[in-house]
Amino acid sequence: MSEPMLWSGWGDPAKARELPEAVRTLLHDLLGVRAPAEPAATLSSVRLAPSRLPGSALDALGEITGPAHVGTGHEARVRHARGKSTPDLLRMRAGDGAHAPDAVVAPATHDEVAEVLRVCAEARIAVVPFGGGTSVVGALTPSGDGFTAVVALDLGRMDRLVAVDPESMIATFEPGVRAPEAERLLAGHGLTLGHFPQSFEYATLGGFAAARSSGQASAGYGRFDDMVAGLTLATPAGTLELGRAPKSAAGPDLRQLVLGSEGAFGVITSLRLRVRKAPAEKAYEGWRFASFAEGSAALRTLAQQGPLPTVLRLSDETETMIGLAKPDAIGGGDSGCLVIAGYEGTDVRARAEAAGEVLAGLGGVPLGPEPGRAWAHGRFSAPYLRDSLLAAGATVETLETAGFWANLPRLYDAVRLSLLGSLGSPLVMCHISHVYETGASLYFTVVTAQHGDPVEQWERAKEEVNAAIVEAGGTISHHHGVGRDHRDAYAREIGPLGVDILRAVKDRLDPAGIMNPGALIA
Ligand SMILES: Cc1cc2nc3c(=O)[nH]c(=O)nc-3n(C[C@H](O)[C@H](O)[C@H](O)COP(=O)(O)OP(=O)(O)OC[C@H]3O[C@@H](n4cnc5c(N)ncnc54)[C@H](O)[C@@H]3O)c2cc1C
Repeated sequence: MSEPMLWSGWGDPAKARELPEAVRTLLHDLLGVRAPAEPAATLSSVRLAPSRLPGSALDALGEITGPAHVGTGHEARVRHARGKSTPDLLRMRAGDGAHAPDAVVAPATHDEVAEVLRVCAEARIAVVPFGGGTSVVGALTPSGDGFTAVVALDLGRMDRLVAVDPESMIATFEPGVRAPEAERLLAGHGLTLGHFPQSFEYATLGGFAAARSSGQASAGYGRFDDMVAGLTLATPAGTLELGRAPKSAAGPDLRQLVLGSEGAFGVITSLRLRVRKAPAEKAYEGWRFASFAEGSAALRTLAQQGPLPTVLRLSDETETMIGLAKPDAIGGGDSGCLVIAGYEGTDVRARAEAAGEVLAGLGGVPLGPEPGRAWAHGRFSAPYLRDSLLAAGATVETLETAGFWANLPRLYDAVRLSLLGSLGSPLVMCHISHVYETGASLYFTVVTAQHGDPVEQWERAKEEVNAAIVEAGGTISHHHGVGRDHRDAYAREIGPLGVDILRAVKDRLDPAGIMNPGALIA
C-alpha cells in the first residue's frame, strides 16, 4: 500500500523533488516566472469552516459504518476537500479549505453505502463519492448550498478483489481498489487490466469507471469503459445491477449511463471487469517524424490498417523539444516529433517489426529502444514535476480533447491559439496518446508565468479554451470527465435536450438531489 497522497500536491510525498536551479533560471528567462511571494500553507494552517454535520446524523452514520469510520477532524476534511487539478492545488497551497466536506464517511459494503445514502437523503446531506481523489475537473467540490451538510463518501475500505472467472476472463472488484493494488492482485492469477493512466499510483477502479478514464496503453487494452462488463450502482432510489452478457440487444445499454456519471446518479459498489493475460514481454521504442502532421498521419495509418502497438503516442514539436515525453531529460530533447510505440504480450518482436515497416514507410526514423525505455521509466513522473513548477512560481496545467482525424488539425490549432491568446506567451505542448480508427485525443500541457491571482488567470484561460474546443467541433473531454469545470461546455456539446435527459435520470435515481450536486449537470 502506497503512502497517503501529498495533501496539497501530487503523489507520494517521498518522491517530491525540487526544480534544479538551471531550470528555474530558464523559466525566468523564457517565461518571466518568479518565485511566489508567500510560502505554501501547512496542513494545519488550512482554513476550514466548522463542520455543519448535525449530531443526529453523526450518530446515525456512525451506527451504519462504525463510529471510527465517520470523521469530522481537520486532516480528514482537508484531505477530501478537492481533487488534483492545478486550481485545486493552488487553492490548497494558499490554505483555502472552502470546499472541504463537513465529514468523511467510509462504508465497507454495498449495504452500508445504501444505508448511508438513505440517511443522507432523509437529512438532506449532500454525498460526494470519493475514490482516489485524483479528479482534475472539479468533480469533488460540490456546491453545499441548500444542504444541511456535505459528506465525502470515501470508498477506500471497499478494496477487495471479490472473484476471478478465468473462463470468461472477468474479475469482480470493489470500487475502492487502487490501480497498483488491482494489478498486484490480478498478477497472482497471471492477469492484468492493462489500465495505466498517469494517475495510476492513486486512482481507483470506481473512479476510472465513474469518469470514463483512459490509460496510456489504451491502443492495446482499450479505455476503462471498454473493460466494464457489469457493475452495481447504489442509488438513493435503490440498486441497479447491470451487465449480464458480453453484448446485448436488450434495449439501450444502461451501463453507459453509469459510466461517466461521476457520482451524480449513485455509487458504483461493484465492477465486473474484462481482464487479459499478463504480458509475457514488453518492449517500447522511439521513432522520429519531421512534423506533427507527418507523425499524425503515421498514427492514423496504424490505427486504421494495423498493426496497432499497445502504446502509441506522438509528441508535437514543442513537447519533443522540451523533452516532456522523457521527464527525466527535461530540456534535452530532439528536434522533430517523437513517437513512442510499445508492444506488450506475445510476438513482441514480430509485431514491432511489422509496425516499424509501416512507420518507416511513412517517413519515420527509428531511434531504437532508448527513448522507449526513458518513457517507460518516467511515465508516472510528470505530475511530480508539476508540483516543483508550482513551487517555483509557474502555473502548469493540462487539458485534453478528442476529434475525428479529418478535424484534428483544426482542433489542434484552435486550442493552441486560444491558449497563446489568453495567457500571453505560455509554453504550449501537445501529444496524441489515444488513437482510434476514426480519430484521436489531443492532450495539451501549458506552462505560464503567474500574473495576479493564478487561479483566476487560469480559469479565464480555461473558459476561453473550452469555448474554442466546442467551437472547433471537439469533445470537451476525452478522459478527464466533466465535473464542474466542464459542465457548461458539456451542456453546449449535448444540447438542452441532452441535459434534460440527464436531469430526468437524476431526478428518478436521486429525487432529493444529494448525489454530488453540481457535477455533470447544474
Ligand atoms: C496527475 C494526474 C494524471 C492523470 N492522468 C490521467 C490519465 O492518464 N487518464 C485518465 O483517464 N485520467 C487521468 N487523470 C484523471 C483522474 O485520475 C481520473 O479521472 C480517474 O478516473 C479518477 O479516479 P479516482 O479514483 O481518483 O476518482 P475521484 O477523483 O475520487 O473521483 C472522480 C469522480 O468519480 C466519482 N466517483 C469516484 N468513485 C466513485 C464510485 N465508486 N461510484 C460513483 N462515483 C465515483 C467522484 O464523485 C468524482 O465525481 C489524471 C489525474 C491526475 C491528477
